[in-house]
Formats: sequence, C-alpha cells, structure tokens
Amino acid sequence: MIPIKQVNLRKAEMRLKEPFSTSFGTLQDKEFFIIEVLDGEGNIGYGESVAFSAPWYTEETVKTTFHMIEDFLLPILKEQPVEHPDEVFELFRRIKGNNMAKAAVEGAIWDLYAKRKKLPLFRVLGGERKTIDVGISIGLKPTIKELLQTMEEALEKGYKRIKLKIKPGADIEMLREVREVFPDTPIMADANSAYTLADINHLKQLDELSLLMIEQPLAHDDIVDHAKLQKELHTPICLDESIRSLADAKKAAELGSCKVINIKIGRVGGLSEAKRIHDFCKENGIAVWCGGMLEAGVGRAHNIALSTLSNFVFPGDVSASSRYWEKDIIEPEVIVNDGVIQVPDNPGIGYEVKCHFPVIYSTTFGG
Ligand SMILES: O=C(O)CCC(=O)C1=CC=C[C@@H](O)[C@@H]1C(=O)O
Ligand SMILES: [Mg+2]
Repeated sequence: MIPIKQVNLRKAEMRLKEPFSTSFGTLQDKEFFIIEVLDGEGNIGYGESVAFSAPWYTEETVKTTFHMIEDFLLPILKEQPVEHPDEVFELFRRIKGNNMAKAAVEGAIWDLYAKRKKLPLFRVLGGERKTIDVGISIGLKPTIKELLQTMEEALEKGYKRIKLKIKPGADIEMLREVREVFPDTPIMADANSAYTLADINHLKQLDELSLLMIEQPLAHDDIVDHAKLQKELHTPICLDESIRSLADAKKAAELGSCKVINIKIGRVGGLSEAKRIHDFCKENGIAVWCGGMLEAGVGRAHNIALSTLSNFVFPGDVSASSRYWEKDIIEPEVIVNDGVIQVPDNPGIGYEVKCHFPVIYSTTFGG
C-alpha cells in the first residue's frame, strides 16, 4: 500500500517572461496548483495542475481543478488506499472528465511511489532514454520580423524542432516567408482548432511547405472530420485537443484521423493513461511526442520522465525552465544543451522542489 498521510495544495501564480499567443488568446500570468502527497516517512510526491484560468484550451479551469480535487478526488482516495499508481486512474473513472485535476493528483502519487522505491520516475514508467530531444513552441508574433528573430534565437539555443502557432490570416503566407529564411529547419504548425472542413482547399497549401506535421487544424472534439482532411493532405495531421483517452486514440487510428499524437499528461488524465496511449500508438504505427502546457518545474519534470518512453520519436514541447520563467520552482532548473535535456537519475521526478507558494488546502488521511 502507498501510505498517504497528508495532501497539501499550494496555489501558485507565476508570470511568463513573455506573453504566449495562440489562435484563441494570449496568456502571460499562469495560475496553478502544486499538489504535495506526504507518506509520513519524509517522502513527498509532487504533482502540478495544468488547467488554465479560463476554459479556452479545454473546459477545465484553475477553479474547477480545485473543486474536483477537494470535493471528489481526495475523498475517493481516502476511501480506497492504492498499492500502485495505476489504480488511481481506475478509481477516478467514476468521475467524468476533469482529466487535468485527476492527472495532478495521480502525478503526485507516481512521484511518491517512485521515491518510496528509491527509483527515478522515468525508470518506474519503463522509460529507456538518458537524454531527450527537445523542441520549442513559439506563439503568434505581431510581426514576421519578430517571429523570424525568435526562431533564430531558438535555433541558436539548439532546439531541434520549431512549432509555430497559426490561425486564419496568419498561416500560409507567414509560413512561406518562414520557409524562405529557414528552408531546412524541422518546422510544424499548430492551429488549435482554428479551421473547419470548409477550409480544406486553403489547408491543402500546407503541403508545399514541407512541415513535419499540422497540429489540431479542426475542432477540439473532432475525430471524424480530421480523417476526411488527412485523406486530402500529405502533411501528417497531429491530434492534440481531440485525444483525451486511449479510446479516442483507438478511434483516431481506426478512422485514419492522424499520423501523430501529441500526448499531454493533463489532457489524458495522468501518466498511466498517457503510457497506455503511447503503447497503443507504438503498436499501431502512430508516432507520439510530448506536448506542453507552459508548466513550471514539477509538471516539466513529469513531462521529461514520460518523454523517455521509446515511441516519443519527435522532440517535445519540453523546453528549458528559462524559456518560460525568471526563476523556476525546482533545483536544478531544467537546462537544454544542444537541444537535449539530461534526464535526472535521482528518485522520483529527480528535481528538488522549492515551492513557497501558500498552502490553501490541506487534509490528513486516517489510518
Ligand atoms: O509548454 C509549451 O511550451 C507548449 C505550449 C503550447 O504550444 C500550448 C500550450 C497550451 C495550449 C496551447 O496553446 C498549446 C498547444 O496546443 O500545444
Ligand atoms: Mg496544440
């Protein structure tokens, strides 16, 4: 049994060094929770919630996360102790949706489990890599000049793949200009659901741009239209928002809706489901990579551990701490050298957490 004695929720607020703009808005101040799960023997497992303050990426928000964790998820865990973190996902199944809240709690339990075993989290997950290749996600910029300059800086820092945000009015022409300056750079585009099937002829122009893939061009909850689009496009489609579970991944594979899946731990309800999606994709010839939610150090550390699994074949959006924050909440911070992160070998997530944000909720477990 994993003997949980206490759970604390710390409310964090951190300002991104630069605003991050996508087809649905701009974010600079990030609110989130750090979940601490204590075993009473000096071990603390850490999780980070990734829902944003407003429901523009998925329907979850910082407030719904708190409500779910306090009123539903922790009471379930109190009722039913677990032997292994995989059981947490099954226990939470009776709560519909709310994957980001579930993932934050489950992630902390995975970390605690690994620390109690004195093993790095990536090993416990079955990861193999000692280093992971990383890419960078660049938000929409006011001018092409700023975009090109940001790309130049990213390439100088060694990032191995650049993801550019696009939206109607800032897409094909912009990408053409980018391609002229960077003809051979591995580039992909993310539309965050900004198009519909009516744009099919417009989207076909992507094929002349040699993109690695186009991420989530159509509706956030669609799998069927993406299959129609993929049949018309040579550029591989990568699904992000549409894949919230293994069941979704299976449907996408059956319909041919994508060739790549961006796995985000929060979007799919935790590490156990993320691993199942990874394993399914590996067996079915779908490549995966690890997406990001502008995480602070704890969430980033979880993403690094997940990225060590063998079918994470494209560099992920798991950039350096310093790309986002003046000061991260882990020590050492995540460092990228030549586009590579060294996976830490210490127990659990492998980084020291230095998080002094206030505890806004704490509960003890009996027994
Ligand atoms: O964490 C990162 O660096 C990736 C950021 C990123 O591209 C995204 C984060 C959150 C929502 C979206 O805008 C976007 C994505 O869709 O992947
Ligand atoms: Mg995306």
